[in-house]
Amino acid sequence: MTATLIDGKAFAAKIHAQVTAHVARLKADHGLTPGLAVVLVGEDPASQVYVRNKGWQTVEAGMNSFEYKRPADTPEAELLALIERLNADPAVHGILVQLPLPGHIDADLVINAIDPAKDVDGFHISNVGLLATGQKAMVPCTPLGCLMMLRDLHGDLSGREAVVVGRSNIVGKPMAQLLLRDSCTVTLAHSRTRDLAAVCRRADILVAAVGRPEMIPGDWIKPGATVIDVGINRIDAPERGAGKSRLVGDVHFASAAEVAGAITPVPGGVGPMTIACLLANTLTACSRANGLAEPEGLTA
Ligand SMILES: NC(=O)C1=CN([C@@H]2O[C@H](COP(=O)(O)OP(=O)(O)OC[C@H]3O[C@@H](n4cnc5c(N)ncnc54)[C@H](OP(=O)(O)O)[C@@H]3O)[C@@H](O)[C@H]2O)C=CC1
Ligand SMILES: Nc1nc(=O)c2c([nH]1)NC[C@@H]1CN(c3ccc(C(=O)N[C@@H](CCC(=O)O)C(=O)O)cc3)C=[N+]21
Repeated sequence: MTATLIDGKAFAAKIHAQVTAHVARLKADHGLTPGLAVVLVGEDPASQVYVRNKGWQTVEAGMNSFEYKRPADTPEAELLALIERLNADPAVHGILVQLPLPGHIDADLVINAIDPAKDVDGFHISNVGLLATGQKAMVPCTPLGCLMMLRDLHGDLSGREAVVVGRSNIVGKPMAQLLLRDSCTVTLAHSRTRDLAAVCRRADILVAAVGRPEMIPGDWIKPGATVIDVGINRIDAPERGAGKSRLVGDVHFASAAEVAGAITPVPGGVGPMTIACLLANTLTACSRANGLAEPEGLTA
């Protein structure tokens, strides 16, 4: 391997420490405790893991964590009523509704019912619009974490060729917006992109957010490029024993690490940064809600 490993886990631990220190100051100086409400509808096992991780890390940072687990057949109206209650609750500064939601629930309706000031995921149309027009917004956690790692590695990103593979509302599109705001030349690729290999080979910065295990091989990568692998894919790992599985990204790590200049691993890359940014966004929301200075270096 020749690429530098971008240690998302260590970076996330640094952010976690900054958030923890700021939360302690909020408590001491203003008697405030930031609160994050996480809403999980259904039994999706992967989501349950994220919710658990978020929960204990929130508490460890000194914040309040409120969890709302509802059965998969919860009516949409009941979920909307819960959101209304959380919007009105002054102890709740951040609201995250775990996606995907069961099919009978209109996810857009639910997300847009969240008070934009409490929308720590940055998925509300109002935050999406603010980001797209270069105004102060709540920035989605996963792209924010990716941007922080890129800025830390490179400093100024202006003029770089950035290719984002995947155009979802939660990762690809906001990632492209952030890179554009930092003056990269941005290409947003997707399943209809022609000759994806050639498009990827142009990238100084390649962000993969597709959801297809190890889809991007080393020979799609420009020598020396920075590769950010957002994908979280669980695949069978019979070599670890019967019925075992392991996590891989959207990039074929071994071959990519021979070509890239720097690369994030899976696990231990973007995932931990996502949770760290969620805590940072909750702290930012609490500070803004109380007219206090925002934490420095933790917003985009
Ligand atoms: N680390 C983290 O914190 C997070 C990780 N993830 C992971 O990131 C991955 C992507 O998630 P998400 O954005 O929600 O996924 P979506 O399924 O919403 O979007 C996937 C995107 O990939 C594109 N795509 C699919 N197949 C191909 C292909 N063969 N070639 C090119 N593009 C393709 C789709 O294109 P089209 O639009 O044309 O269909 C779509 O835009 C998943 O593995 C997910 O688990 C997600 C969120 C956070
Ligand atoms: N409203 C909403 N917001 C989200 O941000 C959101 C969501 N819904 N639905 C699902 C995706 C996925 N996601 C991850 C968060 C952390 C890890 C993470 O911590 N990963 C670790 C450990 C993974 C493990 O070992 O299981 C790692 O990559 O090292 C992964 C994935 C957030 N998402």
